[in-house]
Amino acid sequence: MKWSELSIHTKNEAVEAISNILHEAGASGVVIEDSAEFAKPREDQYGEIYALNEEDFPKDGVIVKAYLPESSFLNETVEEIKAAVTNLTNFNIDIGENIVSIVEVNEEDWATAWKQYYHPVKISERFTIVPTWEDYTPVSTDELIIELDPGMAFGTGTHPTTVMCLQGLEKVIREDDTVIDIGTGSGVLSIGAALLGAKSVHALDLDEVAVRAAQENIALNKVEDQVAVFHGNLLDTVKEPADVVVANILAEIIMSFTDDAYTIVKPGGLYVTSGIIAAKRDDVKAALVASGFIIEEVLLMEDWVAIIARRPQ
Ligand SMILES: C[S@@+](CC[C@H](N)C(=O)[O-])C[C@H]1O[C@@H](n2cnc3c(N)ncnc32)[C@H](O)[C@@H]1O
Repeated sequence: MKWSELSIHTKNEAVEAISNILHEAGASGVVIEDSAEFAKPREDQYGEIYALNEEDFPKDGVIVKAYLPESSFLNETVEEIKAAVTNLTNFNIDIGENIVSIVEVNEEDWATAWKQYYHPVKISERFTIVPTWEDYTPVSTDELIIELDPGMAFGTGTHPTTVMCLQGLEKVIREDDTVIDIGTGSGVLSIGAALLGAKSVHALDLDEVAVRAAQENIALNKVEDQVAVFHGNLLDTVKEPADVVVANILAEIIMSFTDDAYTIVKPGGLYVTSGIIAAKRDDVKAALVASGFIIEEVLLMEDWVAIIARRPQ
């Protein structure tokens, strides 16, 4: 199927109103490319982290893109959209120069083009992350495969903090351990823990979309007998302490609940934590120690840190 990509170069103030106009005109998806996004410092942002390409962003203002199927009355629809956008000035919305352009794109090009960048990637001694659409044959019998659909939530599982948590789990999990995964996202760490032999994993996330994505990925990896996913804030859904607790969230969040984290790690058990920007390493270490943990190991990858801490017996 052919689609038309309609781009409107405008001002920030007009983005919401223009997006509404495009949705009402039948657009299937709206993409916002904001010049401010490229200029923004990214070191403290966490969640989905990826390289940005300068060419994808306007030098100034915002480009709002919409996709319209070729079968629609394209010319009429575009004229209606232009009129509605111009009309926004009557509501004192600054639409800037309001340049509109249209190009034809193949569905394949915009719906799946990103998939070409994701391939199986070996991220630790034993783990390989494999996108669901790729065929992959394990190289050794020891290799553990995590199948993920990066389209569903939180990227490819290859962010440095995720990689370090998986490496940490690989070091600390023993057969039949119980595990808690705080901020499970796509479920990648819970799947990893289950593949390493954990008896049961309590995965949780504040975000309902993440909970659904984690459930889908957990089923895809056939570990639903070991992993249960809960919707909740930090430890609200946790009733029992575990042998291993993993939390890949921001440093500030980790520091906000080190006392509670201590209570849900069994004596002698381990806390693997990341999402910590290198500059905050000492603050997080100090907070963990103040709550009673002993720091066993600090891992560093790019600008990120993971800490493995033990609750004494
Ligand atoms: C960046 S992701 C990490 C995902 C995955 N564990 C990984 O290692 O790739 C952090 C996750 O923590 C979740 N999160 C943030 N604050 C939370 C909170 N207060 N309680 C539970 N989950 C939270 C976010 O929704 C997000 O899914």
